[in-house]
Amino acid sequence: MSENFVVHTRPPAKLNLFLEIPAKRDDGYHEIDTVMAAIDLCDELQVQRTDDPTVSLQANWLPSRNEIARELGLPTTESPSLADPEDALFIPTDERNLVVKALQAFRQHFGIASGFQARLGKRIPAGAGMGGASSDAAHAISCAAQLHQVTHHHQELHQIAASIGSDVPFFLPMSCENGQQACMGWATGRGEKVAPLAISSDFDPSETYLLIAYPPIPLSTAKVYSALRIPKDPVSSAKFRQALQSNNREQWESSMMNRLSEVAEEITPQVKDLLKSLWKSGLETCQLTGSGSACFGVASNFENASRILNALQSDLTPGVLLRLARITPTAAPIRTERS
Ligand SMILES: C[C@@](CO)(OP(=O)(O)O)[C@H](O)COP(=O)(O)OP(=O)(O)OC[C@H]1O[C@@H](n2ccc(N)nc2=O)[C@H](O)[C@@H]1O
Ligand SMILES: Nc1ncnc2c1ncn2[C@@H]1O[C@H](COP(=O)(O)OP(=O)(O)O)[C@@H](O)[C@H]1O
Repeated sequence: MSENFVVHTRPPAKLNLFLEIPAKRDDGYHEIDTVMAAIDLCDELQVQRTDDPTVSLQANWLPSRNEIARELGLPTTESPSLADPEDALFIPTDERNLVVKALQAFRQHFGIASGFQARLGKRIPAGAGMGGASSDAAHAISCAAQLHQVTHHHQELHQIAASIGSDVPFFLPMSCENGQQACMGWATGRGEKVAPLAISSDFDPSETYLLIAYPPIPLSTAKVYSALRIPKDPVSSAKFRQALQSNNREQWESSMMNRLSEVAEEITPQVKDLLKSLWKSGLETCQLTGSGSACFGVASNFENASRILNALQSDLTPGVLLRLARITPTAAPIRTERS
């Protein structure tokens, strides 16, 4: 595809509905057993080819940095610069950004001389355990594959994704047996071995409402893992997956867990307080996602979810970002336009 095309996509966030850490590996990573669901809280990503053999990125918060800062109770600024590491809403635009890393890895892998120009609109909080950077990276790889017509090189694209981060492959396209795009995946290994989760045909993922709460305390994944004590008797995700597959809502909700929660709550007591507020609000099941600091709860239906959202908004905002979300496919469609 020529330089005249620009591709657009909307990388979704993820929530870990189940997360167990059965072992620490010799390479410094941990073996994980997790079920993740993609949700319709999405970033916006645009990628195009350039003759200039470099990768450049522009990034901003949506609807704006100051609007997010106001919700989070952070100072607003007259001339926001997201490239300032001192800014609480800092987004790197150099090779620390996984979009840049992924596009560079793609060029290197396929021996491509031309470059890429990318624009990123962020809605997914960073350092939240919601996989925003990983999803952006996976979608950047899919956009590059579309522009260079190598979307059928599944294994190679997976390999590039896994080299960027353990959570990245989850956000590449993956089909269930019925041919539909998967919304949930079972990830093992260090997280890079992903299988689409076949769920009961009675289970309508879009009817599950999830309320997300993010306190502005980014938590480092490495720091949380390093403070973890490996459980003596790890819990398998089998019962949880089985409950999803048979659409036994009571059972899957009661089998949800996150092994990293205790450590994250020790590192940041605000997470513990936030989880208490979520449980008190009437949500059915509440827990941390990934290594935090975002937490979420499951609501029984849209009316309950909206009522609880309103009540939490008046109790916790400003100070906590609250969003209502539904489950969506792990890989967003890619739209191509002439530039
Ligand atoms: C905890 C989880 C759960 O989904 O999500 P997040 O909280 O990051 O969203 C993941 O395991 C995070 O995956 P990801 O964020 O891609 O981590 P990576 O970049 O691969 O690794 C960052 C660091 O985390 C630690 N790490 C990561 C994955 C893993 N299975 N074991 C680890 O010990 C390592 O110290 C590693 O250097
Ligand atoms: N595309 C990106 N969007 C946001 N943050 C990014 C991105 N690429 C790299 N980062 C950096 O990675 C850190 C973790 O981001 P993220 O993946 O969103 O969190 P988590 O691993 O908790 O899900 C951020 O604090 C930020 O400095």
